[in-house]
Amino acid sequence: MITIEDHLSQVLAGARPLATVTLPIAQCHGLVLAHDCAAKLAVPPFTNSAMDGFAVIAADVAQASADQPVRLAVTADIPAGAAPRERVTPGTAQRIMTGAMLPDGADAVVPVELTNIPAGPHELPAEIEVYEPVAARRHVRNAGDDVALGAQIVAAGTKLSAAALSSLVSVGYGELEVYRRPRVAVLATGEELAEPGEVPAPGHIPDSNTTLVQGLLREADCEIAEVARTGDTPAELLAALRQAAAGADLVITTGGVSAGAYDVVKEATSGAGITFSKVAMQPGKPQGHGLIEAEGGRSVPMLCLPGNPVSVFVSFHMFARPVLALLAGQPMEDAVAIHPRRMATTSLGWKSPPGRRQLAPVRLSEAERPGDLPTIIPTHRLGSGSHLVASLHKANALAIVPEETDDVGPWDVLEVIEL
Ligand SMILES: Nc1nc2c(c(=O)[nH]1)N[C@H]1C(S)=C(S)[C@@H](COP(=O)(O)OP(=O)(O)OC[C@H]3O[C@@H](n4cnc5c(N)ncnc54)[C@H](O)[C@@H]3O)O[C@H]1N2
Ligand code: MOO
Repeated sequence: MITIEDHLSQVLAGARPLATVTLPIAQCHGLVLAHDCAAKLAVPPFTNSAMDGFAVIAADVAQASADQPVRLAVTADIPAGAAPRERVTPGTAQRIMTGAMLPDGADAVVPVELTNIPAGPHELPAEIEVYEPVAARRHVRNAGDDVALGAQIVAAGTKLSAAALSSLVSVGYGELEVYRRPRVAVLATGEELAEPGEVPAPGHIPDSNTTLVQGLLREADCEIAEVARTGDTPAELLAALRQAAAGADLVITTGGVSAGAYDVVKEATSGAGITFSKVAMQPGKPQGHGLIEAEGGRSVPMLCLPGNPVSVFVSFHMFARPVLALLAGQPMEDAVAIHPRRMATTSLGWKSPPGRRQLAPVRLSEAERPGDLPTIIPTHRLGSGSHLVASLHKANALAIVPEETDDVGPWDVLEVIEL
């Protein structure tokens, strides 16, 4: 048996970032930025008001009170989007809306609520009464407060979140060079597989793996190139794999990789570029990986995951996610640490197979007392059994039980991988 780390490094050795493309920024969510982005605009781009009210000279209203309001003549109106045309001079104010450019001469904004003018739509008043002083720069948002022109905003290799994209729009970007979204083909093998919703014939079970893998791929911001179920002969399966690979950047198979008399994936691909190993993990022991020759001659990375659904889930997170991150343009150090890890305390005990590192699907619940570790609750009383698919949806983490531990006790402290 080989370690999880050895298998992962072999799997990653065959993966290269995909080509880059330039896309409108609205299409870049979940993609990885190909170049550093510096601010082409400052944020805010100009000094503006943080409140609906009146742009004033703070010194003019320093003595203002409800009993002795300060009267100012209103000389202009500045809605958002307008450029002010005149200066604010002593004894005057200009009506200003939130986000509108502060006129020269003004150094503060009096919110409308601190004047005799009711809030809401009104004719421009000729004069206002101000009831409270405002300090200089109060309710003023200065140009460049957030970032200055030329500041580095988002680094190459960053996976673009909604917030990262909005930051980039705010500093002047309308399109970005990003790595192409990985396209993945999914093939499930097994004569026993029934379509979702179909009443299974005796000995058949619903094919939950293709739905699982498609969903996990979507969660990883990938495109689904093709999904197929096949219970064919090795020759037919190999042809189907080569065809699927032609439209994909990665092929993922489930099932048919173990020691059975009908383990068709192993049989079909062992001599066709795919290596099969026993990895010292549970679930997910039998694994295959390599480059498959697609129709047309291209070599396409392939991962052959075991058929048991919990093994698929765990193997996807441990191996497919890092490969997809690399294909999608993320740096190696981010790809191998794609899921955050932390320590947590078990709430009850369970068994683990000796000699294999167990990755048990668990639910983490946050500690009630600040500073305490979160609590680990197994998603099923049978622990990490690789067939326990119906309780898999409760898992938000994988608890790591070391190879040398065969008995996890209550109150043990384990490292967990957050999903
Ligand atoms: N003699 C041995 N037998 C097994 C070994 C071994 O070392 N020696 N390893 C076991 C381990 S560990 C695993 S994991 C499985 C892996 O088996 P395969 O990858 O060959 O998968 P299958 O035999 O095709 O299926 C296993 C299991 O999963 C169910 N399955 C398959 N596909 C789907 C699907 N699309 N949706 C839902 N469920 C699926 C299938 O019905 C089987 O129950 O091998 C052990 N055996
Ligand atoms: O390793 Mo298998 O995945 O235990 O079920």
